[in-house]
Amino acid sequence: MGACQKDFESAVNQVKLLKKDPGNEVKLKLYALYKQATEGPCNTPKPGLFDLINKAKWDAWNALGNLPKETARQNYVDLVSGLRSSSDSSSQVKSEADKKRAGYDTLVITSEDCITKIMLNRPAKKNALTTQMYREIMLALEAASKDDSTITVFTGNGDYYSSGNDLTNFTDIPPGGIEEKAKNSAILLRDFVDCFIDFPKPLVAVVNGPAVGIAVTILGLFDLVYASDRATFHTPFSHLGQTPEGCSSYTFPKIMGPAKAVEMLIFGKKLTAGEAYAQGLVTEVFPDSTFQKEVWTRLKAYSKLSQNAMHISKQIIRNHEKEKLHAINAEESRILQERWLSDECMNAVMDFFSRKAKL
Ligand SMILES: CCCCC/C=C/C(=O)SCCNC(=O)CCNC(=O)[C@H](O)C(C)(C)COP(=O)(O)OP(=O)(O)OC[C@H]1O[C@@H](n2cnc3c(N)ncnc32)[C@H](O)[C@@H]1OP(=O)(O)O
Repeated sequence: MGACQKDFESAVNQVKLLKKDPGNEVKLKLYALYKQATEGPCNTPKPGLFDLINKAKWDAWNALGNLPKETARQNYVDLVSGLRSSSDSSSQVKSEADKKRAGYDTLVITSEDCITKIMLNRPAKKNALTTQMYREIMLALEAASKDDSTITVFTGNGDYYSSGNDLTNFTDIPPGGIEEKAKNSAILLRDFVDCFIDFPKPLVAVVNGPAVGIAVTILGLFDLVYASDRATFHTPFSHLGQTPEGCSSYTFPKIMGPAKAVEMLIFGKKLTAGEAYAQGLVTEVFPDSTFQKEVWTRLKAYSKLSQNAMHISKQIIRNHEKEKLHAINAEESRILQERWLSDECMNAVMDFFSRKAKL
């Protein structure tokens, strides 16, 4: 039997009470079904190419074609019911996670054996970094700098380490328009990278899989980079109409020499883990089959070394460059703010989403 109007209205109200954001894809489905159920087939004009959000909504609604209102209503009710049960079970999982570290939606943070582990936790999106995630990472670094761990480790959940900046960050345009968006993003980027420059304890990247964009550049500010032989390192900035960040315009030429840095940062050459090791970006590469075991055994041994000696040594090694790194970070962020407003950059982001739409 089809869903009655009462069931439908109740489902509409339940959506507002969901504990967990169901994600953009589901929200688009809900939007489309709601419009179909209440107004029938889409017959409004298609929004312009640059009006990304309204265009995505229109596409989702239009894709429902002539689906009858009653079926749309029923599908909406079924979708909400599925969301409610998964949200109930995920809150049980969450209470487990709460035992670890509460307050983070996009990261899993654990402290064990004097090691604080910050795990990027959006595996379905290849751990792409949303605005919320940048902010949570900054909070996590602040907390880790003060906790009683000796070493802080970054890693990714799933098959990727991280696919870099989440390109949907560019589609959420505030009332002040794209200029305001670019300005806010540049401030966020600068603050984010500053946290890595200033981080006082040994910082280790456990690169479990491919890394892209800012997830690669920032590695130049880490103290150890351990990589699985499945990992790759890719900075496709010119493909995206963008320019280097994370202080890589300085750290990469210093680490690997200008010629190799140019291949990566200007021409977007993707490195294997072995190549990244040969060029000094990676400390050591491990076979994927034994990666976790070998790396964590090593880190546990390191974490027992004298805490103060390690922290003071890091200061001696890093402090004399801090001022320079902050200035470079400010300059890279300023240049990117301009780049984000360029047609080249906007077209590249739209290309990414239109490629997706064809899949
Ligand atoms: C505010 C500070 C800004 C700092 C500036 C930072 C700059 C950068 O980091 S530049 C680099 C940006 N990253 C990219 O350009 C990568 C884009 N993604 C890809 O090219 C591919 O997704 C891939 C190569 C990383 C993986 O390809 P594949 O194995 O084919 O998997 P899918 O493409 O199907 O990905 C699964 C799922 O995840 C979504 N996704 C992955 N990466 C991103 C991303 N960076 N931004 C947004 N979404 C991403 C992808 O769209 C898929 O989503 P669904 O289709 O909804 O499943």
